[in-house]
Amino acid sequence: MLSIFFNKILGDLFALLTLIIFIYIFNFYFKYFKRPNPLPGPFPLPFIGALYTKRGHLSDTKAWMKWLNESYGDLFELYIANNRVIHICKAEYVEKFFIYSSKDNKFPHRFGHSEGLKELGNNDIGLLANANLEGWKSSRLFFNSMFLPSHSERAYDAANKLWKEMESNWLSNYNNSKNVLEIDMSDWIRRFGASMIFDLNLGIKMPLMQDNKKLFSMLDMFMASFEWFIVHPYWMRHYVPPIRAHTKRLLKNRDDLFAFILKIIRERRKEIENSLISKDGNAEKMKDMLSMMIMSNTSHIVDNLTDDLNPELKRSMTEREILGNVLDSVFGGTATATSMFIHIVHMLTKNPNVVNRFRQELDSVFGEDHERPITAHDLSKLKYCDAIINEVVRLNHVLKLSARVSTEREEVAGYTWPAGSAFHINFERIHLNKSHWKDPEVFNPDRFMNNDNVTKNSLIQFGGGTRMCPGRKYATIMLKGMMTMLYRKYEVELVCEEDIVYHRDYLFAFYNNFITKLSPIHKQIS
Ligand code: HEM
Repeated sequence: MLSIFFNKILGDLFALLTLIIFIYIFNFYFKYFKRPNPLPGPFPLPFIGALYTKRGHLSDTKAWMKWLNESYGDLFELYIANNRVIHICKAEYVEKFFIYSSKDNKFPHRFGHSEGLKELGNNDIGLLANANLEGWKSSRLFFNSMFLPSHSERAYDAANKLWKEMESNWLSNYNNSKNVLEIDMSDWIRRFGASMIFDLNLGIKMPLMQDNKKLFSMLDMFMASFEWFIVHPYWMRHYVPPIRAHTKRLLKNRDDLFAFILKIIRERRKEIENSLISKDGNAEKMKDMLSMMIMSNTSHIVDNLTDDLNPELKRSMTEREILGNVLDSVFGGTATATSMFIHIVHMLTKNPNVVNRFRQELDSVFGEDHERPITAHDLSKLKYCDAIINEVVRLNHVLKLSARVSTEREEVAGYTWPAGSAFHINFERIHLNKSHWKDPEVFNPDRFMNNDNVTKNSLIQFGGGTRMCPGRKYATIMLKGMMTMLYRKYEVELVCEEDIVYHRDYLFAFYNNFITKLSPIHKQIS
């Protein structure tokens, strides 16, 4: 009797589940066949979209993108799980996304309101994923005012000091008899980048020897969380067993990372308040972004202390807003610049002629002096260095694309798109597009020595429009500074190409275990 009852319940549940799946699939294809502006692109399946086409290119997202671009053209649609995105692979189609006035730009969102990012906790704070446009705007003004060229002096100073500190750490392992230093460049440069951003943005001197593995792993995991929370719908994240377990791990990591940042914010707030009570004048000296944000939150001191601040920013920022901005400056600032640098070193190890020419340029600026601190004036003379960076960005940008979502009807690439349409500006495919570049696969920095031939928006290093990278000035100082300080003094060789670990996902590419051999060019190091 009982078993008949259970069988009936099971049967009913099965029927209900089948009905739900049927409705889901029907709804999916109903929307698919009614979508505006059908474009070429792989036919999507419910739940996974067109991700099945990655099958043949599982570990090679670059090859997958190439295949999609060659099969479906410079404007194609791709379903990532159930979400339709339009891939833009041609410079001429980019214009509308890169409008700099907030009033005229109809693509102010990067991901828009996303249930997944809301759960991840960064859909309404900071810059990167903030869909609250009012909040984003005031955070953005803050970033812009802190990254003005007038703040660059501090960046040069930090870069020079940190490089010296890093070198002296290297030298403690220097093998004088062999005249060679062997280091994991990916690890050191990441420490260097993180220390620089912590110093400039948070006013924290982070010793290079400090073990930051936990912090780096939290940041890497948080980055991976973006894709996870956007791609997997709520029910999948929380009810499908192996997916649920990973979601839990990512949420725990988010909590740990947020707690780490909140501790920094609260300690600084205490420091500022104590300094104001004791009137020791230390608060006046705190010009880093974190202190400025906290001071903006402490309204009675704003007027006295924050001369550098745009008057529009003199309003209280909540602790969550500060958390979002700290997160994005650390997150946006460390992995990008340091990974980009390793991409550059990698390319240069394969192109000794380019290195020789770069060295001639360095000699023309620094002569015999391979130690003196770098200045803005020095770096402004390094045109070939700029050309190398551009060419590496073109062939191997650390960020593969940038997302945009529209808020109004707008025309793009000859089609009118309704509000809420999602686009991915595919940097990688634009950078390799034959209609913009002669021999696009060939590494040739010379193509940038005469910029007249470069099609507008065919090289996108820092994005564009209202969402353009606010840290580009710091990034350029970091990249050119690190290149100069390394190559004016050392020969750089790879120890073993096969040992390098290259990670590449839909959005981002970086290296680990990038072991290099450095030997001084001019004389033995003492
Ligand atoms: C070589 C180094 C860097 C590269 C290649 C890079 C590249 C980019 C790109 C392509 C974007 C997207 C722009 C768009 O969608 O139009 C972006 C956004 C952003 N970057 Fe950078 N970046 C670098 C360094 C930095 C640094 C040093 C910081 C901060 C200190 C930073 C903070 C950010 C933030 C917060 C955003 C989001 C802006 C928004 O949505 O309003 N980046 N970056």
